[in-house]
Formats: sequence, structure tokens, C-alpha cells
Amino acid sequence: KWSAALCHCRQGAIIISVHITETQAGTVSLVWTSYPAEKQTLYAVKMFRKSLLNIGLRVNRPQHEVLQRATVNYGDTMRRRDASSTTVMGDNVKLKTMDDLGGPSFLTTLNWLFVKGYFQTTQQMQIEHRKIYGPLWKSKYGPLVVVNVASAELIEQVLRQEGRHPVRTEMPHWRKYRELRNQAQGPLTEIGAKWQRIRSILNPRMLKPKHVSSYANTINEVVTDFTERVAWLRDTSGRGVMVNDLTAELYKFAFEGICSVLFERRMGCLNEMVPEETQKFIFSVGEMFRLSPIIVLFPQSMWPYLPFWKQFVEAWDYLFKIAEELVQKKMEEIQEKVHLQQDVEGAYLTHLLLSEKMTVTEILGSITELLLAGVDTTSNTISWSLYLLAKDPEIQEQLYQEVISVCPGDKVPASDDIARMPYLKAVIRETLRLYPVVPGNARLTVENEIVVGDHLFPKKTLFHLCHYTVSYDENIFPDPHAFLPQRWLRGTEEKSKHPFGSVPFGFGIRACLGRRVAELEMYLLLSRLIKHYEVRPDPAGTTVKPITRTLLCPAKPINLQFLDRRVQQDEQRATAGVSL
Ligand code: HEM
Repeated sequence: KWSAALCHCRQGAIIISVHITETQAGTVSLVWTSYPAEKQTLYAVKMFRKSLLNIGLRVNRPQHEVLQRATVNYGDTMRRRDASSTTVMGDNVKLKTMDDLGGPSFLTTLNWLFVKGYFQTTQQMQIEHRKIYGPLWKSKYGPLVVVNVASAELIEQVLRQEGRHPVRTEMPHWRKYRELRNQAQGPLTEIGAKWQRIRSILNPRMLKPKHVSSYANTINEVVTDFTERVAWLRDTSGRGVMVNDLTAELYKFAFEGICSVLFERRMGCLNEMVPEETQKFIFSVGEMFRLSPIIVLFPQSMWPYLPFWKQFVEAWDYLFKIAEELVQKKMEEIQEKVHLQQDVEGAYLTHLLLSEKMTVTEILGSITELLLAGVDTTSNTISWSLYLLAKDPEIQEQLYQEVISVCPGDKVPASDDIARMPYLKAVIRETLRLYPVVPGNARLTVENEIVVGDHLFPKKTLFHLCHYTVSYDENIFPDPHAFLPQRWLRGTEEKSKHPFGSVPFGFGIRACLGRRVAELEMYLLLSRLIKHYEVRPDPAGTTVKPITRTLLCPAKPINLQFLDRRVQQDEQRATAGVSL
């Protein structure tokens, strides 16, 4: 007889016990108890039975008991759980409740945020709180009660139990804006079956490799413009070598990039004179992210009276306005072509409009969210990767050698070439470990109660997943503060350590919709920049730390030197000629 207590099966159900008894030689009977998630557990039973059959055993029809909500069974012990007390599971396994969790009160949190000064560095506050309270603690953030999870194992448990329609958070402030203006929710804000429908429409052309690689040429045109802009910036304002406030420049790159993918339209963001609209769009994205954590500190009833609620609404108004103009222009282009009886072909938005699976209002809701998600994310990551490479010439040289070995001479890296650049991917992966754009993600349990660690949490528990803290866990990533891209190369021990040690794009069916496009943008840009330029730190020696503005971004401008490699090589050749 064998029994496995409390293991979490992959599909999110909890197997409380498994009993296998040999009834006669070579024949076994299987008895399972699980809690609750019937469908997923039945699947697990089926797979387990199959594996027993595969090793040559005969298995009687499994008996499977699904426990009801308030009852937990373990072995011979069956006890009823009352609302507040600890659940007893067997003789020595105890499930605790939310009430048993430690953590700071709202006043203490306010003290940390505004007196100790962690409001802009909440990523660091995660680390400090983990030291005090351990990997699981409860905190109050305004009207919200949040369960913080700060170990890879526990994060895995939460994510694996996220259910059929995972909810990140209810995002009441973002949803409120849409209600106020009668706008549709998009993939970031929608929930339940409606969210699933949106994802099923948006996913294919954002995530399928054949569609994503079709955007490479367009993105490469944007990359070309960016490298030219770098040259122009060095010459006009950087004394021939410096690029100041690189992140601000990369916001323009990212906006131009995502617009070229979605609308097949160049916005002129990388021209010498950047259009005012672009500047304002980028500013509005930043404002909206900056104000979001302030607003949720207050109860909803107070929002209309808050001065920054007005600013928040204005920022959203502008984001929707620009998105609407772009959608409108695309519709006019399509109508014009139909009128002229020309073939209507096109990429993302054209496809959405032609497929007629969504109304124009729904498309607008989704496009606005894709646009805003596409600006700060890739740009901050590339900024950090260049910052790290500038500080580490050896790693930069290794990357440069990889790029020129795959793309020698004037060859421009294309999407096929990227597949042969593992070090490039490792550089981005390591950058996202050290500077995860989303330093803390979330999940709201909607379908079931769930067990995490030795605690049972009711439905509607909001979990804050402290990815930043886990990224620096030395048990998973030895020497966690060092920039070591080789951690992510095949065959290294750390790569296989814990799959939830660093999950920069999230997990499961609710994971990042723009992941593939973002990666393509980052690989194409970084490989080309490093091929063209050697990056060196700011001679002023400025250290830049991260802050959290919903997303993780640099606390102050990143200024770097960009040295043209061709000029350097010419100079080296000339010097070698002289000495000969
Ligand atoms: C470095 C680049 C990026 C990173 C690190 C990143 C990271 C993330 C993360 C962590 C999530 C939450 C996933 C989860 O809850 O499991 C997310 C969601 C999302 N991302 Fe990204 N992202 C990036 C770029 C982009 C880009 C370029 C776009 C748009 C084209 C985009 C669109 C979205 C959308 C729409 C969602 C919401 C998905 C949903 O809730 O169904 N992201 N991203």
C-alpha cells in the first residue's frame, strides 16, 4: 500500500491521498481522494492509471472520491472545517487559514511606503518583508487584503491552481475608467469567459511563430531608424559619443515598433523631430502607470474627489484617443481599397477588422491595451541590458562575437539568425531576472479555495507574487546580484533549478500576449546595436537603480557611450599600419 499526501497535480487540483492495494498478483486497486477540481483530478487519475498499465500492472477501475467544499479527508481521519479554525488533516498535517498569517497592518505598510520611503521601491520592500515575515505573509494595501508569496515553490503552487479563467487582479481603477467612458475592456482588464474569447481572437497573430516572424522585416526597418537616430544623437547632443537618457529614446523605438506591427504604419517617432502626439502618448502611459498604485490606496467612493483621479482619467482619454485615430485611419484605408476593388491584405489590425469577430469598440479596447503594454516593457528591458553590457566588456565581447559569427560583414540579423544566437537570448533572460519589468504579478482566486504551503485560502483571495524577490534567491541563482547570462545556457545547472525562479512573462493561459513580439523586437535591436556599436558606461560613473512605477524602470536617466566599431577598427588598422 502506498499513499501520497497532499501533492499538487499539474492541472491545479489537489490530490489528498492515493491508495494502491495489490488485490492479487499483478493486479492493483486504486483509490483516490481529491479536493475539489473534479475534472482535473479525474484527468490525473487517468494518467496515473495509464502509467501503472505501462509498467505491466493490471489496474481495477479506479475509485475516485471528490471531497466537498468544507470537508477535507486524509487517510482515516475525516474532520469538518469550521469557518475560522485550523483544518486538521490527519494526525500531523495541519492546514492553517488566512487568520494565521503574519504581516504588517495598513498603518505599518504606510509607514514603510511614506516614512521609510519605499513607495517608489516596492520591489525592495518585497525583499525586506520576506526577511521579516518569511515566504508567505498578509498585508493591507488600502481596502485590499493581499497575500504575498515570495518563494518559487509557493508561486508555482498559486499559478498551477489558477483555474480556467485566471484573473490577475480585478483592476477596479482601470475597469472604472472604461465604465465611465463606455469603452470596452481589453485583454489586460477583461475577466472570465469574455477574457477567454478576447484571447482566442488576439492570440494567433501575436503568438504563433509563423505570424510573429512575418513582422521581422517591419521591425528591422524600425531598428535601422533607431541605429540612425543613435548616430544622430551622438553627433548632435552627445559630443560624438554619448546618448543621453537612453530609456526615453527606447520608448520611442518601442512605440514605433508596436505601431508598425499593429497598424503597418510608421509614426515618425524616430525622426529628428519627434511628433508631439508620440511624446504625449508615451507620457500618458507613464502617468497612468505612476498614478495606478496611488489610486488603489483609496476606497472607490473617494476616487472622484481625488485630484490625481482626474489626471488618471485624462491619461486614459489620451491613450484611447490616439488608438481610436489609428483604428479609424486603418478602417478608411480598407474602405478605400474595397471601393477601388483592390485586394485588402494586411497584418494585425487589418486582420482583426476583416475577421469581424469583434466589434470596432471591442477592437479599440484591445488595441489600446496592446499599445500601452508595448511601450514601457521592451524599452526598459533593452535599456537595462545595454546598461549591464556596458559595465561588463567581457560579456559584451562574447555577445558581439556570437552576432558577427552568425551575421558576418554587413548582414543584418533576421529572425532565422536569432535562432542561432543562444547567448543573445541568455543576455535578455538574465536582464529580465535582474530587472523584471513586472516585479510583482498577481492572481485572484475565483473558482476554488486553494491550498498554498500549509494554508487553505478562500475564493477571492488576492495573491501578490513577489517575482523580484525570488529572482534574487541565492538558492536558485547563486551570486544573485551578478550579471551572468551563462546561467541560461543549455546544460548549466541553474537553468534546470526551478522553473518558477524567474518567470518574466508570467505563466499559463494568462501569460503575456506580446511575449513573442517583444522578444523579437529586443533580439533584433540588441543584436544590431551591439554589432554596430561598442557600448561603454557614462564617464561620469553614474549608478542607476530601479524604481517601481507599476512596472520596474530606471530611477534616473541611463546615459551611455556608443563607439562606432567600424571607426574603431579603422583606427586600429591605421595604428597597426603605422607601427609596421
Ligand atoms: C519585455 C517585454 C515584456 C514583458 C517582460 C512582459 C511581461 C508581462 C507579464 C509578466 C504579464 C502578466 C502575465 C501573467 O499575469 O501571467 C504580461 C501581460 C500582458 N502583456 Fe506583456 N510583457 C512584455 C511586453 C509586451 C508587449 C510588447 C505587449 C504588446 C504587444 C504585451 C502585452 C501584454 C498583454 C496584452 C498582457 C495581458 C495578457 C492577459 O491578461 O491576458 N506585453 N506581460
